[in-house]
Amino acid sequence: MSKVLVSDPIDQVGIDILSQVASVDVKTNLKPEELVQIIGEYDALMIRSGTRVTQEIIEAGTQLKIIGRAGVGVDNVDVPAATRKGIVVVNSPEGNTIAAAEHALAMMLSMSRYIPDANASVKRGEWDRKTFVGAEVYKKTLGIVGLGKIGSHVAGVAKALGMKLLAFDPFISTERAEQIGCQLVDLELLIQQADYITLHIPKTPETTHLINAERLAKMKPTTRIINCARGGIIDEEALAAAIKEGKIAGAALDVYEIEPLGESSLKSIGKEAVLTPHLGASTAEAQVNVAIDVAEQIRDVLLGLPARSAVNIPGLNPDVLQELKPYMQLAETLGKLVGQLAGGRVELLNVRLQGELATNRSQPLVVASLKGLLYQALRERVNYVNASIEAKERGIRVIETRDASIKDYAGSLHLEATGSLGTHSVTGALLGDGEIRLTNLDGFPINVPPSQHMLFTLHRDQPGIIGKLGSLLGSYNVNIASMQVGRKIVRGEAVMALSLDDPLPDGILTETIKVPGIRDAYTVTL
Ligand SMILES: NC(=O)C1=CN([C@@H]2O[C@H](COP(=O)(O)OP(=O)(O)OC[C@H]3O[C@@H](n4cnc5c(N)ncnc54)[C@H](O)[C@@H]3O)[C@@H](O)[C@H]2O)C=CC1
Ligand SMILES: O=C(O)C(=O)COP(=O)(O)O
Repeated sequence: MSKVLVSDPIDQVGIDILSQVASVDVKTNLKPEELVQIIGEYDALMIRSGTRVTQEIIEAGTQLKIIGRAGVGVDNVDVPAATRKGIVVVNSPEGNTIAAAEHALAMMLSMSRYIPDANASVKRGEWDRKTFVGAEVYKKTLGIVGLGKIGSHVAGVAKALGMKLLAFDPFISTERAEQIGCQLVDLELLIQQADYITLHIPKTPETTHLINAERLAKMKPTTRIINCARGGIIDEEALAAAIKEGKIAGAALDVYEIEPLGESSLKSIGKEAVLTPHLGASTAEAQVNVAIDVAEQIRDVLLGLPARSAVNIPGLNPDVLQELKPYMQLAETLGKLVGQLAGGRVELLNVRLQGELATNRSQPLVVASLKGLLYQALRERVNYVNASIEAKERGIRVIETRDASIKDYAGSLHLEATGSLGTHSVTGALLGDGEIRLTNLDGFPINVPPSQHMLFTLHRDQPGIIGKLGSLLGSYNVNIASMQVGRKIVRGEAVMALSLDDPLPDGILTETIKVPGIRDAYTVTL
């Protein structure tokens, strides 16, 4: 039975789902060295933001197939390291959207009315109505940095509060921003004009310290800033200084450069700073959503099914996969075949998606072709997750082309591999019953079902060759299951494709090439 480690608190509903297919251990607050020590036993790891999944942990996770992040941000997971090892990383892209957006809005309003400090003063027994005179958000300008799922929901509610909306998001179109009711502007303008700035972007090298001393200095003294996205997008020291020096009016923060927040100048700011301990996703509803979302994906992957929202398998969503499933096997087979024909080191793989496969949705077929191509070198270590990265690291260039006009079959796939030993190509299609047919080899038309052991020859089309080759194979006790010659002109160059019942013994290729008329021969194991 598979084993799953849950290393952060998740809702019981998630544990129940995992328990359908695996034995589940819940061990929270593990130290990194403790996690490294035990991770080798587990097939899956389920986390929230509390566990840092470093390269060291991934290396130690020799059985790991999937890391499930019960939430959105995967910045605490070394995704490239997981990808290299073929480990799927999944998250819950939408499960906590509303919770995080509502938290940002709650932070904006409670910061504006000093609610946390006013509440604390009443509980201390005071009745101070002068200190806590706040500001209204009505008719103020809200600058939203990152107009994705959370940013868009914040926009909708803020509009209803009567706010004017500016947004900065280089990856969103002006039309989309307008639909949401936001004016798309550049970051510098947003920073100068906004009364409130709320961040809803991922933490990346580009967004680290996006809000720094220089940008804080350009804000209005009345500006208030909200960060419920990720710690480190704001330079915390610069922010604390800007509030203390009156350069801006306040900040409401849910996330920090280092969590839990330790010694920090943020803590010495008075009512102008509202600090929560990373509570954006902490609602009962969101925790149920993310636990179900991620536990189901872990369960599916452990059962050999695809994951719904893998962050490191682009385009491989289950609907598309269902549609392409029969062709994935074709692509993998052709990849294996052309890789072995090319021999040596492949430098370029040209994948042509033909007929009805000539659409963007067919992109996973390129990944499947690469998986087949790399199988020879990597065996079971290559999968859909790491095929592209492994190819890149080996310097294999991939060119993807589409030709909808080729209609010999409903859809067909043409692979051409160029390596140190030359260029070879193979085309394949599916018959009505879903059976694979090799339809072209190095430009010669054929019609052959692939089999585990195959022999291909390039020869001159002349009498006697087939007989001689048959005798040669017979002398090695190799049985021929099917044989076909493909030629363009009579007595010209031709290829022969043989499906064999038995593996070819060593040395037979040298013998094959000695047969008069045969120029070259290749063995392939599929
Ligand atoms: N405090 C909490 O507990 C929670 C925090 N989050 C965090 O909130 C953030 C946003 O999450 P979602 O809206 O779900 O993500 P999303 O992917 O839907 O939206 C992110 C948006 O940021 C934009 N973006 C990326 N780089 C940018 C840049 N350099 N400048 C401006 N815009 C940029 C993208 O185009 C995208 O529209 C994430 O960092 C996530 O980790 C999410 C849930 C809970
Ligand atoms: O989903 C996210 O990105 C979050 O930040 C939520 O974090 P959490 O699962 O509450 O540790």
